Amino acid sequence: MTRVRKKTKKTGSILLSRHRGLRGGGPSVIASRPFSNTSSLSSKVGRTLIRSHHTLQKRLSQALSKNDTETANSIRAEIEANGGIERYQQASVCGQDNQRGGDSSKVLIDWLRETIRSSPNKKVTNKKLRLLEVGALSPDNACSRSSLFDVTRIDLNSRDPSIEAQDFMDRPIPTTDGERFDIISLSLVLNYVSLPAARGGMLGRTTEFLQHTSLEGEEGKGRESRLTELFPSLFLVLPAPCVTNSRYLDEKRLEEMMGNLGYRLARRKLSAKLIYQLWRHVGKVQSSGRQKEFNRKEEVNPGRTRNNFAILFR
Ligand SMILES: C[S@@+](CC[C@H](N)C(=O)[O-])C[C@H]1O[C@@H](n2cnc3c(N)ncnc32)[C@H](O)[C@@H]1O
Repeated sequence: MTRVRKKTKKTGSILLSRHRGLRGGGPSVIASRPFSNTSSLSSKVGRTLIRSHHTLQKRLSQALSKNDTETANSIRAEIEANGGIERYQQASVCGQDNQRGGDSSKVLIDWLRETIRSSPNKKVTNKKLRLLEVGALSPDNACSRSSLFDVTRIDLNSRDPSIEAQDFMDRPIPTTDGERFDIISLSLVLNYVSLPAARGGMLGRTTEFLQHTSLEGEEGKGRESRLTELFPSLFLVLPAPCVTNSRYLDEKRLEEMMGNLGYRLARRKLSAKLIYQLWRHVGKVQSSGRQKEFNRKEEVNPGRTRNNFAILFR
């Protein structure tokens, strides 16, 4: 039985960003503030701004899905009045400050370094790992600083010349291995997507961009470290409540959905605010016949204080 509830935020409700715990805070809170040019925002202002931006994006997606142009235009104007995506990104960058949760890509680097350390053969790979960072805020996070990766960065709004302004959903599907990647990073991006079916679409699309050829080539076979067992893969980071406190999603259901796409969970870490997961893609799966289970919301976690984060596949 699926309970339909009005959207009132309660304790434990989800704030779809790396921050959580703030109540209320509609768009007008931000609109009434003069924008500062400084690069830092107080964490309270940042949280409010991020939350407000997500709410407006959700209302915009809903208006667009109903072809309600008038409402969509007025919501777009409200988003711009709040500082638009630039201001949202500025708040997200501030959220990456170590004091406020840190750069999520450090977790990925830690996992890889640990895997190399524990391998009998410490050799990494013959070539750099090709990483597609979707939703890149800056070119100097831990992955970018690491010598392991050759990074391609995209974002809806580029904040640096090394970040291509591109919607991942519009990125052409690769036709050659040269256009594919060993790993894709979707860190705090899936929760930016407002509609559950669009989230499923984004996850499904990642599989088209992964390359399955050996990282070592024939001559390197048998000499590689255990690192190669982790690729090709998807590094997925979500606000923890998306899976720990959602009415429609928990880790088990996410694992089933990802399994249906050919992903197997290779690493996982849960912090107070975020859940980090590394999903290894083992290849396209034959239809498991489970698609139907994932095209509608199913209550897996009933309770009055849950949030409504969901992922659907259609
Ligand atoms: C909260 S920020 C997260 C940034 C960073 N990855 C992190 O972990 O802190 C989300 C970013 O994802 C970007 N984004 C959302 N949907 C996207 C899409 N379809 N294609 C490319 N970038 C997207 C937004 O523009 C925004 O800069």
